[in-house]
Amino acid sequence: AAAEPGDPAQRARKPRGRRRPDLPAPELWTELTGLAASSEPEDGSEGAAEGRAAAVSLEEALLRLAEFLSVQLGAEESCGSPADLGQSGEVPPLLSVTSQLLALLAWLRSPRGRQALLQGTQPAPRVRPPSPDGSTSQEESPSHFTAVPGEPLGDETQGQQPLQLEEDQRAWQRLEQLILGQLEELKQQLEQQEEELGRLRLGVGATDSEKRVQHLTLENEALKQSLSLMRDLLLHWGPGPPIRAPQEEAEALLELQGRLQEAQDTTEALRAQLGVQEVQLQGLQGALQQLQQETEQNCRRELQQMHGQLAGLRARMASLRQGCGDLRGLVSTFTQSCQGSLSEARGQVSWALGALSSGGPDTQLPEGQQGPPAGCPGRLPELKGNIRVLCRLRPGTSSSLVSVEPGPGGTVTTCYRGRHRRFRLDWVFPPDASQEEVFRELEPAVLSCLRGYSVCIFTYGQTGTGKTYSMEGPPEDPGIVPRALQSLFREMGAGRQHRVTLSMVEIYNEAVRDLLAPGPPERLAVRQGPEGQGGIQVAGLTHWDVPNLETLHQMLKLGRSNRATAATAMNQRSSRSHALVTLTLRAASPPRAPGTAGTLHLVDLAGSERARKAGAAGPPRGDPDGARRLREAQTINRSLLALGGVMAALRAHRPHVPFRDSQLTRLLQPALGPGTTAVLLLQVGAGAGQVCACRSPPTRARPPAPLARRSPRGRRISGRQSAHSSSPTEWVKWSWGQPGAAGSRAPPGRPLPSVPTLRSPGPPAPLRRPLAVLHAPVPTTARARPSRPQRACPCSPGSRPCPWGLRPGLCWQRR
Ligand SMILES: Nc1ncnc2c1ncn2[C@@H]1O[C@H](COP(=O)(O)OP(=O)(O)OP(=O)(O)O)[C@@H](O)[C@H]1O
Repeated sequence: AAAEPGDPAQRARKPRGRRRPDLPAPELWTELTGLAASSEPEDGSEGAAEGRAAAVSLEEALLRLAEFLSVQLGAEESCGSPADLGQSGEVPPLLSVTSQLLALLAWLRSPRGRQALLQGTQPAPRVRPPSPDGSTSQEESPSHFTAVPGEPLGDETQGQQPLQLEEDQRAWQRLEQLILGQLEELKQQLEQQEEELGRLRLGVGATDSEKRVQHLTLENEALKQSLSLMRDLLLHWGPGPPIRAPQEEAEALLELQGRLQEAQDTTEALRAQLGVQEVQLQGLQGALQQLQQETEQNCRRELQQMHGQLAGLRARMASLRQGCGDLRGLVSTFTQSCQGSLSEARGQVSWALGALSSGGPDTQLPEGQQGPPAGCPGRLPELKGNIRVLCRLRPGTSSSLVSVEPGPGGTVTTCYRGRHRRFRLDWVFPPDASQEEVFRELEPAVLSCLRGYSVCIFTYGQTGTGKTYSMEGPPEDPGIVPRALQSLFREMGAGRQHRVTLSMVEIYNEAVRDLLAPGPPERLAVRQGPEGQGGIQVAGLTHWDVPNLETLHQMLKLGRSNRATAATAMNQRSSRSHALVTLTLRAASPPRAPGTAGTLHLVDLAGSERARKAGAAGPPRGDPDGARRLREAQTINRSLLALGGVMAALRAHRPHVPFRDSQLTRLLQPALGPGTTAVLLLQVGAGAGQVCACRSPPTRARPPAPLARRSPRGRRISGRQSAHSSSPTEWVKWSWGQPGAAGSRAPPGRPLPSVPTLRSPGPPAPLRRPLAVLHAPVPTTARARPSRPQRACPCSPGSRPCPWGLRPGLCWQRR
C-alpha cells in the first residue's frame, strides 16, 4: 500500500470505521472484481503454478466478500438507513472488514506479497494488517518490507529466518487482535441491536417497529454472513502455530451465534407479540366502538323514556289542575246553592208572614202556593254544576273518525291524523238521539228560570254540524227553543204569575242588531250598565211582552227570518251570525217576590269554519260575495275564540275574565257570570255526512231584490246604511212594525206575517233579584220605537237630519 499510494485499497484502509462517501457500492464492487483479476501473476513465472492455488483461494474469498457486500448493500437500500443505526459517519463493521481485506490484497499485489505467495500457501507473514484504529504505524508499514522481487535469497536470509518467523508471528498476532477487535465491534453491534430490540419491546408504533425488525433481521443476516466470511478467511489464512486463538475465536463465534440466535428468537417473539398486540388492539377498538354505540342507544332510550314520563306528568298535572278547578267550582256552586236556598226560604217566610199579617188571624195560605212551583225539580241544575257540557253527534258521522260512549258522563273519542283523543262530557247523545231526548236533559235548567235563575243554553260546533237544527229544528220536529217555550208556558199555566218579555239579537260581523226591531236594521251599542244596576245594556234593543205561546212562536219565526244566512260549501243554509234569544220571566205575583226575574238565554252560535273548507277562502278577484264570506268567517272565528277564552278563564277561576274581547262575550257576560247556569251543547259531525247535502258547488244565493228602503220620512237609504240590505247572504231584513206604520214592507213574494198584538214592555220594573243570582242580567231598557221620527237629528253636526229618523243619541253617525 505504501509502494502504491494510489491504490484503492489504501483509500479503503484510511477511513477505517468510516463510510467512504467517494466510493459508491457499484464502484466498490468493480474495484473488488478488478483486484481479484489483478491478483493473478502477471509475469507467468514459475511460481505461477503455486501462486494459482493462492490466487484461486483469494478469488473465492473476494467473491464471497463481494457477495456479502451485495447482501449488505441490498439490505441497506431496501431498509434505508434508520436514524438511530445510521448515525452519521458510522460504518458497518463489514465495510471495515472489507477495507482490511483490500489492504491485504494490495499487499499481495506487491512484489513482497508475491514472493511470500511463491514461498508457500500461507499468506505473507509480513503483512501488516492495519491497526485497530485504522492507522498504520511507521515501523509496521509495508515499506518496512524492503525485499525486491527477483532478489536472490542467500544464507544470510536463511539465517534471519527465525527472526523473521518471530516477526511474522507477531504480525499474525496483531492480525488476530485486529480480527478479534472486529469481532468485538460485531459484538457491540449485536448489543446495539439488542438494545434496539429492547426499545422495540416498549412498542413505539406498529409500522416503525416492523421496519426496525426487518432492518435488524437483515443486519443479523449480514452479520452472520460476515462472521462466516471471517471464519473462512481465518481458517484459510489464519496462523497455524497459535492454536488457542482459533479456539477462542470458535468459542466467541459460538457465543456470537448463540447471541444471534437469541436475537433472532427475540425478534420472532417480538414480532409474534406485535401481532398479538395488534389483534388485541383491534379487538379493543371493536369493543370500544360497540360500547360507544350501546351507550348512545341507552342514552337515547332513557331520554325518550324521560320525555314520555315528563309528558305523562304534565298531563297528570293538567288533569289535576282541571280536577282542582272543578272541585273549586263545585264548592262555589254548593255555597251559592246554599245561599240561594236560604234566601228563597227567607223570601217564602217573609211572604207568608206578610200574607198572614195582612189577612188576619184566620188566614190560611192557598194549598197550591205552599211549595215551589210544580215542574221545578229542586236545585238540580246547580248541583249538576254551573257550566255543563253536553255533546250531540250529527247523523252520518263516520264512526271511524268519532266514536262515542253515550249517556251521562259519556265519552267522545276522536281520531285525527292517526291520533286518538278522548273527552269525557256531562252527557253524550248518540247520532240517533231525538230532539225530545236532548230537550229532556235540558228541561230542568230551562224551568229553573221560573224560580229566578239565569240560564244560558248555547250550541257550539263546526258549521253544518246541526246547531240550528238542535236549537230550532224543523216544524215537524221542533228543537230546544220551541220546546223550552212550550214547557215554560205549560208550567206557568193559564193563570200564570209571570210576565214574559222577549228580545232577539244577532251579532253579524261584530255588529249587534235587533232581529225584532220594528224599523230598519241598525247597529246597536252595547254598554256597561250604570253603577248599581249592573249588567250589560244594549241601547235601542226592543223587548216585547209576549202574551201567549203562539205570539212567541210568531215572533221567533220573524226573528229567524231576519237572521243572516248564506249558502257555503259546507251548509246550504249556514248561519252567518250568532243569534241570541233572551226570555225574561219576571214574577208578577206571589209566591215569588214581585220583580224576581229569571232569564233564559238561547244562543245559536254561528259555526266555526275553516275558510278553505267553507269555500270562503281565496275568492276570485272582484267577487264581493267571496270577500264578504271570508270576512264573516274571520269575525265568527274570532268571536268564538273569545268565547273560548272566557270559558277557560271562568273554569280556571281567574280574577280577570276577558268578556270585552268580543260583542258575543259582552252580551253573554250576564249569562256566564257567577250564580248562573250555562249549558253548552257541543255539536260534532265529521265525515261525508258533514258536507253539504247539495254536492254541487255552492251557488250564490241570489239575494232578494233590495227593498225600496226609505226612511220613514221618505228619504232613500243609500250608502253605508243600505249595505245591510245588499248583503249577498240570503237573509232578508225587512221592517216590521205596527200595521200601517211607515216603512213597513214585505219582501217580494213574501206575505207579511200575521202581526201579533205587541205592546211595549214599558219602563222596567224595579229589579229584585234573588240573592243566589249574584250577577243576573239586568234587562235593558226597552225602547219603544217612536211612531213618528224626529225631523232632524240634533246629534249630527250641522243639524243634518238623521236618515233613519232616529232619536238623538241613537244615530249611527254619532255612534
Ligand atoms: N240530528 C239531525 N238530524 C237530522 N238532520 C240534521 C241533524 N243535525 C243536522 N241536520 C241537518 O244538517 C244540515 C245542517 O244543519 P244546521 O244548519 O243546523 O247546521 P249548523 O251547525 O247550524 O250550521 P251553520 O253553523 O253553518 O249554521 C241541515 O240540513 C240539517 O237538517
